[in-house]
Amino acid sequence: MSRIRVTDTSLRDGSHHKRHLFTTSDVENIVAALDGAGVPVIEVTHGDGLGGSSFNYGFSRTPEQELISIAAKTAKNAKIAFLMLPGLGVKDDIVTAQGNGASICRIATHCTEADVSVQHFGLARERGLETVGFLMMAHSQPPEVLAKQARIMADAGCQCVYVVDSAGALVLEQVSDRVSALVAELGDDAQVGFHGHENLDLAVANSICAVRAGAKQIDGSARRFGAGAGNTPVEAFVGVCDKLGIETGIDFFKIADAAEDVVRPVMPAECLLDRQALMMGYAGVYSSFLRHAERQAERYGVSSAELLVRAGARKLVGGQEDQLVDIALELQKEAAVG
Ligand SMILES: CC[C@H](O)CC(=O)C(=O)O
Ligand SMILES: [Mn+2]
Repeated sequence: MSRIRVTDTSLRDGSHHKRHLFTTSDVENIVAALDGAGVPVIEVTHGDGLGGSSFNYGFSRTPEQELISIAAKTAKNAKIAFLMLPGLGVKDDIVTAQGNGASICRIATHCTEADVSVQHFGLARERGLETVGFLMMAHSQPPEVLAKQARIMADAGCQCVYVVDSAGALVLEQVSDRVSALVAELGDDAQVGFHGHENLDLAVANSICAVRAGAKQIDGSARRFGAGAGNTPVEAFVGVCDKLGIETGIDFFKIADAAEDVVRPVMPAECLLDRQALMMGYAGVYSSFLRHAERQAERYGVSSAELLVRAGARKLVGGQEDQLVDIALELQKEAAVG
């Protein structure tokens, strides 16, 4: 089996858990440690991607372009990636991120909306950036639908399309089936990747299923530092890959030290598989809704677990965080009626 490439997303997906409060020294320390362990790609952006810093999603403590610039200056070998959701960020943001030293452009769309990424992939390739596409909330669509959406991204210039388990809702074969469908559709036109969340405690196992189904790129976060119950823990994933003879190029002992000694102190708390996170995996809710749901539950005096289950029933997609207020009001009204 050829080497797979791991992208660490602590400094992007972890931004949700940290409520977008990264400082320049957090980024400097984490990038140096991950780079030293041999992590080949490090993603740095506001949790919701370029342009995400806002009233709706939460303001960044430090402008993300400044964080990208620090990351690029710190990394000796790792490439720096950024994420963008079309509509939140705009094409100029891509150009600025490249100017600040990022070399991989990752464009994320809901998994039925790949067509909104076409112009961004075009621009990124024109400018010599490497490209990655994110089909988010991939549990919500069957393999054949995802494969067609992946084709749209690949035709637009995307070099690796990810099955993104935003809700941590996919279970083993459901990952293999989706990855296999994309591999069959894309052939040599583009690679396939997998981005997991821990909400059903399956992110490492799911990532191995993805590799066995032909995925060449895998996302994770040291110490699970990500939204919901967190992402695939890179250190555990690397250890499992070592045991299975899957080459990652990452030093297991160095990444274990980086996760414990450098990443953990930056985290506000461990990413927990508590009742709320579990509800997200079970009900299929976007992991980054967790902190928003907690805030609205507290504000309106309702149960955040119940709020999340209803968000799943409504099939909310990324960007619809404001509907959590609507659901909280609905729960409050029901409680008042008795
Ligand atoms: C808001 C973007 C989102 O956090 C991307 C991602 O990591 C996912 O969908 O899991
Ligand atoms: Mn994620």
